[in-house]
Amino acid sequence: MTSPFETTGGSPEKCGLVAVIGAPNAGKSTLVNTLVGQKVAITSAKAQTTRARLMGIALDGPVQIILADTPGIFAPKRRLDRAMVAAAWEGAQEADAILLVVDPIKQRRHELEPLLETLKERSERKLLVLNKVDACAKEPLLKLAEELSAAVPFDEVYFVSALTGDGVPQLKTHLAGLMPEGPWHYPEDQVSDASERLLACEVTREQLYRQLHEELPYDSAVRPESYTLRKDGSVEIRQQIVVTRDNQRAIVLGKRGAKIKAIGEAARKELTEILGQKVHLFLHVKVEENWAEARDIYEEIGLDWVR
Ligand SMILES: Nc1nc2c(ncn2[C@@H]2O[C@H](COP(=O)(O)OP(=O)(O)OP(=O)(O)O)[C@@H](O)[C@H]2O)c(=O)[nH]1
Repeated sequence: MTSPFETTGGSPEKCGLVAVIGAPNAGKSTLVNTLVGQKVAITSAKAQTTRARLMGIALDGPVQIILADTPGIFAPKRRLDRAMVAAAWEGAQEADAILLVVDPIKQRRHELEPLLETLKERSERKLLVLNKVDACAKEPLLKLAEELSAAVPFDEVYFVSALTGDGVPQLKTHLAGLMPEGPWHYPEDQVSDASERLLACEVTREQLYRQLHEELPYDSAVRPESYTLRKDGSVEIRQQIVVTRDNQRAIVLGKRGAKIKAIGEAARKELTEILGQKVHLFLHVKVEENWAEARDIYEEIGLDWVR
């Protein structure tokens, strides 16, 4: 892989993997986006929205930091949930550092406890990131940092706001310093290893959440159908929105198709911006009763099949 730093004779290239873990809604996706400096994983006010394991790649001079932006970890009940947890820990298997992201305002100890327990056993460098400092008073923050540090021997503690970017450059510099010497794994212009197809589905799914709020069933999904470049340089994207019941299909379509039109329009606009090219987006709603049990969908969204 070539990069500008191979030929300059300056600092040697470095490259490493950072696993980002934390309870749902802690702000992991937002932090990855801020570290990378571009939108690579969806954020939403709704918990447990990150299904596929998207990776962000942050660059800091000659250093490439590969971020495994893992799905929220929570007590898994269903097969789909267990697959998400397995994917999350897989991301932390051979990391050069593990970031535990904590929301100090809504931190729920029962969600944190299992993570703290597992972290104690891990040999990697562990960084505690207390996020959302823009919305939290200093005293309780410091108290929480003390408490968590007593539970796990963290190598560093960072206070950041992934949203405003406060403290993130310092965290990034520190992470860069932890990365081992070695060639870059990705070309410079590739900020995410998630295929554009998958990223495009994430964008649509985010709009579904935004526009349908509580009406949208948790077990709906967006599947890629096709992704083709047209001769004029624009891209044609076809996707399927899978729901489990007929009445859910009606909700997604809206009156005379008004809802799906609005969802498609907003997703198309965002995709145009992210991809930097003209986008034609076609959405179809499909009812598939037992989709969550269907193995092929797991594979499509990048999860291993877990029994
Ligand atoms: N005030 C404030 N809100 C934040 C900050 N970082 C993230 N949020 C908000 O917290 C919510 C959850 O953020 P996400 O980045 O989606 O959280 P996540 O940990 O990736 O969530 P899952 O995908 O469920 O695991 C969103 O509404 C974010 O806008 C922050 O620094 N300050």
